[in-house]
Amino acid sequence: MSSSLVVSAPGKVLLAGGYLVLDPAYSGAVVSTSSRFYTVISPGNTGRIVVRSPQFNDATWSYTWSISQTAVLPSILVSHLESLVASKNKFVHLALQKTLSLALEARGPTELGHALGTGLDITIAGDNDFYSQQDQASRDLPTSLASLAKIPPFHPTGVALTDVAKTGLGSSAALITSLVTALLVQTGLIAPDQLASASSRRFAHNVAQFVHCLAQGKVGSGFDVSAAVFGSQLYTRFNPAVLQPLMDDLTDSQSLLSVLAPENRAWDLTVAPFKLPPRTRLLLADIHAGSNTPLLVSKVLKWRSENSAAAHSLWTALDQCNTSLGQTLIRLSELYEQDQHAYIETVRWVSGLQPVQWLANPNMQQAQSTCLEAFYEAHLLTEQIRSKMREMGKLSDVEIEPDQQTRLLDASVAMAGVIGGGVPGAGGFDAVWLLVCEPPEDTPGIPPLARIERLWTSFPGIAPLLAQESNGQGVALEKLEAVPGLQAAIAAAARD
Ligand SMILES: Nc1ncnc2c1ncn2[C@@H]1O[C@H](COP(=O)(O)OP(=O)(O)OP(=O)(O)O)[C@@H](O)[C@H]1O
Ligand SMILES: C[C@@](O)(CCOP(=O)(O)O)CC(=O)O
Repeated sequence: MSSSLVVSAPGKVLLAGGYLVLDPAYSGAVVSTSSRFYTVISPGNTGRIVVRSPQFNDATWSYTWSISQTAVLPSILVSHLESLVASKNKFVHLALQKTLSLALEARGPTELGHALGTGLDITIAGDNDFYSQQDQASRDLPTSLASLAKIPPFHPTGVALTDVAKTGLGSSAALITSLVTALLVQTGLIAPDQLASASSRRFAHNVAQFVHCLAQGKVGSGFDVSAAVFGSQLYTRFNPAVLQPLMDDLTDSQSLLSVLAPENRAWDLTVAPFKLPPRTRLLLADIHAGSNTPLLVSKVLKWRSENSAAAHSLWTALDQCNTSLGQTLIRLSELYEQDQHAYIETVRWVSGLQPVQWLANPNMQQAQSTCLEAFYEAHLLTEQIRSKMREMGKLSDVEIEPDQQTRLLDASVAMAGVIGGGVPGAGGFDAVWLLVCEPPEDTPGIPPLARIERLWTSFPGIAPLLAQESNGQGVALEKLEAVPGLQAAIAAAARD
């Protein structure tokens, strides 16, 4: 058994609700992914906090800390030790500074001193899917799910963090959530066996959300941190006023605990249950590019403020489709619970036909046709959402669904067994999503997943990602030995 503490947090795909989720009047349907970020904390002996990110070149950051007791309240200063190679990492530095300040406030200098001991060695590792693997995969393997699975876990990208091609799964939110939560456990603010409790999760959420907003320099919608903490959900944002005093506090004079404590009801986000229906699979297509989300958001919001009437009616219509899609997907899970046989037979039927043919079976029994209608409804809604997102892109002069993605999605959603798809979140050049039926193995014909993989080989620069919906419920404590490749990644980091 190792003495390392390991905390993981998932990435996200915002299926519906991009842009609208910035406004608390609307909500978004977000799926958390099986691709996760892992933070591993081990005791160190250098008197420093050393953070390593072994997938990147020159990615070791060293910090010292000093606790001052001269002021009315004790304070801690975490300082980055300049190095010739590594640039600063604002996200990591703020996670350390703010979480340790909170621990000092809540537990006092003696307890914090024990938790930091003679230093900490921290390793950060993200699943390969957070970064485009096309350069790796194309070396000697075709870009297929099987070839991706052969790339070792936490594979070095061969580049610096600033130069990597991201896929849009929310690396910074997953990283901050796993790092902040690991530090909360290390400092005794969350008991390891309590991490699954509602109160601990709210605490982890509030701290991670604060650090992420501070690192980004603004209070965003926060759906990505919420998904990293709570898992798949229907998300309605919190009022940014809760964080404003801390965001504006340049002298660190505010109490962190009073704002970030789980009891603070000013955190008014809504996290409603949501998951993908049984026997369906989320499939992502890496475009090998990545979006500049802040630029897309600023242009869309400018259009919204200058065209408020048109924007209001488009957003109202989009919201109706987004909400209905969330409800229809939830209803499919309910239909499965009510009659598994009818549901699975419907999945078999749908898997062999293009969506336009799904309803063409007059002899279907009632339970099956109810399932079928729900699948078809989900298909129509995803297409309506795409069309409205394209319209918003045209009106605001933003490439929300660029032509290249339109061609890929049109071809993909016309295939047998594909329920629907779209550009996630802000759209642009992040990995696009599809929802594909997974019939039982004895179903005749080519499974929808294999069909899509074959289709995508005719689209240059497009490759699948391994990510599926996460089985776990958001942020989680892990056993080092149980995460394939993680021990090797730490050993590699220590050798550098
Ligand atoms: N593996 C990592 N190790 C250390 N720091 C990381 C790592 N991944 C991300 N970061 C931090 O997060 C910052 C990237 O944040 P940014 O907001 O650009 O990503 P993002 O928008 O969440 O990415 P994505 O495209 O995955 O959604 C980096 O500058 C770095 O500070
Ligand atoms: C456009 C926006 O609503 C979604 C951005 O989502 P993504 O990071 O592109 O998945 C912005 C936000 O919610 O922070």
